[in-house]
Amino acid sequence: MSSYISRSHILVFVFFLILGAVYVWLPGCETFCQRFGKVCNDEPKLEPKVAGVEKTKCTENVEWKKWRIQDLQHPPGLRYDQPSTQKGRTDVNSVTNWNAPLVWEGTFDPVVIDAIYKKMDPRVAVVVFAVGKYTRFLKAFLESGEKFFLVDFRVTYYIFTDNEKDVPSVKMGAGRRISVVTVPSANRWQDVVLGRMKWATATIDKQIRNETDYLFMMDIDSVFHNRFGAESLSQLSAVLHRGYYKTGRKEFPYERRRESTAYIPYEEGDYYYTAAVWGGYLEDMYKLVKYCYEQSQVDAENHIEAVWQEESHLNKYLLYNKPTKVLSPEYLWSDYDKIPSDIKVVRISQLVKNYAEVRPNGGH
Ligand SMILES: CC(=O)N[C@H]1[C@@H](OP(=O)(O)OP(=O)(O)OC[C@H]2O[C@@H](n3ccc(=O)[nH]c3=O)[C@H](O)[C@@H]2O)O[C@H](CO)[C@H](O)[C@@H]1O
Ligand SMILES: [Mn+2]
Repeated sequence: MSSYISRSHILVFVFFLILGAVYVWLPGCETFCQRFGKVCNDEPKLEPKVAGVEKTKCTENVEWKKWRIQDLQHPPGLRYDQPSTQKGRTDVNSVTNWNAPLVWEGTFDPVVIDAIYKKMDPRVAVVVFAVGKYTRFLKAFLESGEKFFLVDFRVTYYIFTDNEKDVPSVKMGAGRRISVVTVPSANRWQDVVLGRMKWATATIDKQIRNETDYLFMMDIDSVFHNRFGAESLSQLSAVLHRGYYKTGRKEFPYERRRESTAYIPYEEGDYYYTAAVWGGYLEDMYKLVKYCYEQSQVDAENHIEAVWQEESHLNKYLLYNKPTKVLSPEYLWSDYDKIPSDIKVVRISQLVKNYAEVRPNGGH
């Protein structure tokens, strides 16, 4: 009798043990940790040197408990103009054909949108690279960012550089900081722009995942001139390239060689997006950044480089995985170009630069 009871006890115990193990481990480390209010750091395959940061395995992340990323709430008593069903921008289209907002000045109320997103109080990461001579662009980018980029939000600028000592000290607003990540120098500018995908993937795995809710990838050779606010936030937000927002799809500078994984046929295409500003939820951005890295690796094995490097892979992804917000070229204009009447506000603009002088291997 006693041996019968103990055997069945053992069997029941083993059964629950296996059930428990399957429940915990099958959905993967991330699901497990999130279920218990933690986030996890998978072992990164690539190892950038992260300045002054200790490697953490599994850390408490109370932020996930505090707010839900998709909430659209604002506090009662907020005063703002009544939204109209009749009036709005008529000179431009402000919705895509998959019903996502196309954001222009005049299509949102900053008071309302700030109140909604402030309630969530998200952490925002900005990943920028300043390799070689590009460190010269850091000061103006950071100083103008402090005036115009998601003011009053929690922002960390992750500066990837091969030259830490040229990172300027810029006064940061409350809740805002700089984190420097050391990456190797490169001999070709193409390797820097594509390398961004590799080092960003590794550093999200190693560090950034624990520290942010939204992530933006940006070029450093730019200056903010006006509000770039919470209206830019969504699951995946992409910016229309200023050079192609009025052209036919056949003119988009997509990759047209079938041998590249970024190939898009002439009959397909929605918009041409810039790779100089893109953002979204951390995990959605991680997926996309990693996709660009992996696709460029496949291309490299086949001895081909996409015509506009990661921008070509980004455009391929966004054609078949639609962004949840499309931002007008207000969100990246260029000092090279005149400002047309439909661009009411230039929020950030690329600087005129001497390509031959600033790039390690010169020219375009
Ligand atoms: C407006 C626009 O569409 N920009 C894209 C265009 O940029 P650009 O022609 O503006 O390229 P770029 O010279 O600004 O390079 C892109 C970025 O890479 C970094 N960098 C580059 C070279 C270097 O030696 N050191 C360094 O740090 C830096 O952050 C720079 O802003 O084409 C590139 C690929 O060809 C990228 O797709 C850019 O996003
Ligand atoms: Mn640039």
